[in-house]
Amino acid sequence: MNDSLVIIPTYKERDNVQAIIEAVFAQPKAFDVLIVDDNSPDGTAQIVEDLQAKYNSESPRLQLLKRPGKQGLGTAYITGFHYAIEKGYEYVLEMDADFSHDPKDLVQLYNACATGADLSIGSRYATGVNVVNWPMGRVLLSYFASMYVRLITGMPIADTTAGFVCYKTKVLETIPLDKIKFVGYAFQIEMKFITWKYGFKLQEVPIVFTERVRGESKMSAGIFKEAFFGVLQMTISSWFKKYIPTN
Ligand SMILES: Nc1nc2c(ncn2[C@@H]2O[C@H](COP(=O)(O)OP(=O)(O)O[C@H]3O[C@H](CO)[C@@H](O)[C@H](O)[C@@H]3O)[C@@H](O)[C@H]2O)c(=O)[nH]1
Repeated sequence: MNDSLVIIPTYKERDNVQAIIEAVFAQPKAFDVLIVDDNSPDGTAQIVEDLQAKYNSESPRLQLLKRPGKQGLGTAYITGFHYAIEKGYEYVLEMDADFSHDPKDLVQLYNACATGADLSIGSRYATGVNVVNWPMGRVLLSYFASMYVRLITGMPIADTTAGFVCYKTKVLETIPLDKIKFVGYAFQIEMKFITWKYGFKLQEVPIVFTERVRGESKMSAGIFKEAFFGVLQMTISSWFKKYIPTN
C-alpha cells in the first residue's frame, strides 16, 4: 500500500477512465487509486474491474467502490474519505476523471501537504485565470463565484470551488464528515470552509484547468443554485452551529 490515495468519482466516464488511471500510475510518485462509480450505465466500472487484474498483482493499487445509482459527486467523495481513513492512508487526493485536472500536478499537491499544508488546493485563480477551453461565460461565472464566496465567508482562497485537492487524512478524521450536506460545487466550498474553520492550514498551488475533451459534464443549474444559496446559508449557520468553530 502507498501512503496516498487518489479518489476519482465516476459517472459515465467510459471514454476517460482507463486513460486517467494509467496516467496516475505513470507519475514519478506512487499513488493508489480509488474509483467511486455510481452504477454508470456505460460500463465504466467494468473497465475498472478489467484493469484491476493488471495492476493489483502485488498490492491492491486500483480499488473500486460501486454504488447503486447516481448520488452526486459530494457523497462519492465522502464515501471515499471514509474508505481512506479505514485503510490508513496518510494523504487523500481528489481528482476528476476527465483530464480537466492534469495528473502531472498530483505530485505538487502531495508535496505541498508533505511539507506543511493540511489541505493543498489546485488553484485556477492563484495567479491570474488559468482555464483552457471554457467559454468566456463559464470562466466569468466561476471566477466571480469564487470572489463571491471569499467575500461572504472571509476564507482567504482564490479558487473556492476547486475540485483538485490533497488532504492530510488527519483533516478528514477531525472535521465532521457526517455534517457535510452539499453535493456539487458547494460541496467543494463547504469542505474548504470547514477545514479552514477548524484551523487547518490551506495552501493554493497554481494549476491549469483544461475543459474535458471526452464525455460530458454532470454539473447542472441546480448544482449552481445550491452553491449560490448554500454559501450564504453555510456562512450564517456557522455562527450558530457548535460543530463549526468560530475563528
Ligand atoms: N460517482 C459519481 N461521480 C460523479 C457524479 N457526478 C459527477 N461525477 C464525476 O465527478 C467528476 C467531475 O464531474 P464533472 O461533471 O466533469 O464536473 P465539472 O462540471 O467539470 O466540475 C469540476 O470543476 C468544478 C469547479 O469548476 C468543481 O467544483 C467540481 O468538483 C469538478 O471538479 C467526473 O469524474 C464525473 O464523472 C456522481 O453523481 N457520482
